[in-house]
Amino acid sequence: MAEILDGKRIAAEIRSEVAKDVEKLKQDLGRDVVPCLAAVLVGEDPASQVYVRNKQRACEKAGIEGRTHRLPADTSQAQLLELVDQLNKDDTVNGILVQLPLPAAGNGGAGFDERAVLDAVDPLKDVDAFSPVNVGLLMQGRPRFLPCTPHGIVQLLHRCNISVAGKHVVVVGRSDIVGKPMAMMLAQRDGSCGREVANATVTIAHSRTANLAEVCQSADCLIAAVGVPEMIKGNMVKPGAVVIDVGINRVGDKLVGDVAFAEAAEVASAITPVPGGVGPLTIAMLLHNTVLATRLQNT
Ligand SMILES: NC(=O)C1=CN([C@@H]2O[C@H](COP(=O)(O)OP(=O)(O)OC[C@H]3O[C@@H](n4cnc5c(N)ncnc54)[C@H](OP(=O)(O)O)[C@@H]3O)[C@@H](O)[C@H]2O)C=CC1
Ligand SMILES: Nc1nc(=O)c2c([nH]1)NC[C@@H]1CN(c3ccc(C(=O)N[C@@H](CCC(=O)O)C(=O)O)cc3)C=[N+]21
Repeated sequence: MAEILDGKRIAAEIRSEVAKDVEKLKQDLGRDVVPCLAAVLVGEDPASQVYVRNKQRACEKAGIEGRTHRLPADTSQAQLLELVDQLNKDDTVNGILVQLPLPAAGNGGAGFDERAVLDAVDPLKDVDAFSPVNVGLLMQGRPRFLPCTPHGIVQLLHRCNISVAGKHVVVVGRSDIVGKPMAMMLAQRDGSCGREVANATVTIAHSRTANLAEVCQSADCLIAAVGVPEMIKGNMVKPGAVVIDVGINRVGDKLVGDVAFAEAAEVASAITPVPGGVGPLTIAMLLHNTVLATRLQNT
């Protein structure tokens, strides 16, 4: 039976470090700054709603002001860009996060040009690390902000003493938010993308990968960021592998991951649960980035 990697506990540890960072920032600046994070939620994506709710609570506990701008699904591209512009100009806002996915066309709205919205966010307030300059800096191994979910996973591996150096990591999923940056970060030469977690041999798998099961079976560390409930079965996991489940899927009134947990836990050496795994770490790293952004904007 696999060790359950307790993301919730590690996230609490990081959040208390972030709360101390806020105090340190106040001392360094010699005034009473309160870092402020503005989240923009358009429509009603279920994973985003979970995120917004938990994020708000975590902000309060860490001494960060959390604001949420909720817009209806039929908001126009121009209205959304106008709000982003307003937040860019607002000196009291340090971090901006536009929740993805934006609603698709058809739900009463005309759909969005997601890239254009993300490009509009001031790179110094881009706590998701989605803007081209932040993605570029990450690619070059000199990151400004690290993307929250992959950074959370790096912290989890580090704090659980799991090394991926020289190991085969398979990342299933190639999104800009999780899969792509995750793969890059673990393949780095040194620990520039967060602690000593680096030097992995990385494979990126996706919906066009032939023999997905076989590819997964070759992974010493399998990271699933797919968005399909429980699609990674026990027989796709190599005995003794470390399994990281990023998926947040609402099935009925339950949250389930992308990994069939019970089956996978039979074969893996360690596995993250859903809930209580990667999700809480994403939030902890978001708070970390918000404090970092506040520091960057004030020095
Ligand atoms: N825990 C957390 O903090 C976070 C959780 N999430 C969750 O993680 C999941 C993934 O999110 P995100 O990366 O944004 O998702 P996307 O939908 O942007 O990307 C999904 C990826 O999975 C691939 N994929 C889809 N179906 C299959 C399949 N049957 N076999 C192999 N690959 C497949 C897609 O391939 P292709 O490119 O070919 O289409 C794509 O690359 C979601 O459940 C989301 O809610 C997301 C962010 C943070
Ligand atoms: N721009 C952007 N950045 C994101 O990082 C982003 C996003 N958009 N859109 C949605 C996804 C999803 N996501 C989650 C983060 C934490 C939990 C989380 O707190 N999960 C708890 C849930 C506990 C519960 O409430 O039951 C857990 O897994 O234990 C969930 C989902 C971030 N995302």
